[in-house]
Amino acid sequence: MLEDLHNPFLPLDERTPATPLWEAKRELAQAVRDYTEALMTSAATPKQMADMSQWLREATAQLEQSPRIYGRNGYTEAGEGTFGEVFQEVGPLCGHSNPIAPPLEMWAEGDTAYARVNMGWRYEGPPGCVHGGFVAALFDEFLGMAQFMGGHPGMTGTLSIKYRRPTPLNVPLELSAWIERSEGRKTFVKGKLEANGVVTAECEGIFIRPTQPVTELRDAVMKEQPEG
Ligand SMILES: CCCCCCCCCCCC(=O)SCCNC(=O)CCNC(=O)[C@H](O)C(C)(C)COP(=O)(O)OP(=O)(O)OC[C@H]1O[C@@H](n2cnc3c(N)ncnc32)[C@H](O)[C@@H]1OP(=O)(O)O
Repeated sequence: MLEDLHNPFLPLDERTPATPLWEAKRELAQAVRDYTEALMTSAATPKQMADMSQWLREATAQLEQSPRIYGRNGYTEAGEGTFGEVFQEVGPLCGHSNPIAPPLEMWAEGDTAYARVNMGWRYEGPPGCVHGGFVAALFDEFLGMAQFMGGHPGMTGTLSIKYRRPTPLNVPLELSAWIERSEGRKTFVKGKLEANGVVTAECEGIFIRPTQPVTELRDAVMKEQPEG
């Protein structure tokens, strides 16, 4: 089952890009991350900002004129990797090639999954601290991976978070998670988030294995939408 997801718990130095497209995109995504982080703290003059906006719009126009591929299924159909290989690139929290991903790095030792991440200024909620919604998002992605160790992965059904302490920005954050139990199509996972050795949040997740293949989820969802 982990193989289906290109094993998100491979040692970090073995998670190489599946194709040259991802190798290049990782580089570009990191440049965009660095750019947005610099933007959050920049006090450049209005003229400098206006010039950069113009330059950025031109760069965007270049990308928009390139051949396009949409969504996870689109990338696999275009031969840019398996479902799992694509996931490790586009995931909104762990995707190396997705600039909105911090990114979250995950691995496993024995029955426990681990992750580390550093959340910069663009994730600020309370002053100097990580926005609670992003704490929840980290747990969703990470517990969503940890459940794969149980062999019956599914969609997030319920995610319950206890925010125990504010989670600081710009420090290494450490996450761990383990499977509590499985019942039928449900996998119960628990996890915690620590900063400087202090638990700042705990999470319990219930993941439910859907009855249809995950690659067909989009079609199934679109059929459920009202027309118009
Ligand atoms: C391979 C995938 C890889 C997935 C790829 C991995 C990536 C994961 C990382 C990101 C995770 C996400 O963001 S996932 C995105 C956020 N989540 C979603 O969009 C899910 C939206 N919800 C759904 O699609 C659906 O409600 C499901 C699939 C969760 C459940 O629907 P269902 O399959 O029809 O469920 P149903 O037959 O009614 O119930 C089955 C059993 O689960 C229980 N149950 C039902 N809903 C819930 C619930 N929300 N919370 C708790 N328990 C629930 C029922 O009581 C029942 O227990 P019993 O009577 O049997 O005891």
